[in-house]
Amino acid sequence: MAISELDLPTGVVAHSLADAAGQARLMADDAAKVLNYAVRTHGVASLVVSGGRSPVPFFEELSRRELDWSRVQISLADERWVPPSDAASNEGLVRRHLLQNAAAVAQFIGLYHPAATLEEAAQLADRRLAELGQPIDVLVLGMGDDGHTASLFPDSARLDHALRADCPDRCVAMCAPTEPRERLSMTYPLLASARMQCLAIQGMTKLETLRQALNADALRMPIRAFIHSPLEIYWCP
Ligand SMILES: O=C(O)[C@H](O)[C@@H](O)[C@H](O)[C@H](O)COP(=O)(O)O
Repeated sequence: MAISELDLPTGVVAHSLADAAGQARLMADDAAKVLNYAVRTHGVASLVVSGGRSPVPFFEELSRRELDWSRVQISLADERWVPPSDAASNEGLVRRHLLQNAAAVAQFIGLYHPAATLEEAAQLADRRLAELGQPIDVLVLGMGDDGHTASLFPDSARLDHALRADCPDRCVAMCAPTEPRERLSMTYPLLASARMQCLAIQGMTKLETLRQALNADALRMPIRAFIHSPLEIYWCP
């Protein structure tokens, strides 16, 4: 199956790349263009990225693009509720691979906050996100094989709240089915307001997950909530 065979909604654009390096290069080019335009027209730009394993080549490529990074705010679509020094931390991943080279001077707005409870940490993150330029200029989502995106997992408690178009929260506490279970996730209104919305996926398994998501309910496959214009999907084998 090829991504071009999927019956995607109008306004959803699919890019098929030869490999992860090609996917990273094209995404970095496209994201840098939008960030540069935002800086030149609004004086600031906001970039929200996802964690996991596959974004690293993209982070490395984007970190080398020349633009006024001192005007760019970078945040996370979701975070594991672990300190940045923890190997599972998305903040640690971004600090190692994206906040380097030209992008080293970008402003980072993390979701992780030490707190007595996950709920309290989510409230602190929600408050901190008031500083993030909105609408987000560039959003990059990933997707799990189960159709989760950010830390919006199928059938999870409060998923319906987080996916509400009028959800009053920017960030909520979520529980993942795999360790680290305690998560913080941006909610649908904040994520879906982005001017440029990207989904980066790799491999045939995720292509099949995407195909299934087209006919699924968002509560069963949360990525479905984001498959609408103006989504740009970047896929490689
Ligand atoms: O914190 C996380 O793990 C991510 O935000 C998560 O939503 C990720 O994007 C998907 O799980 C895909 O991860 P991979 O790209 O590593 O497959």
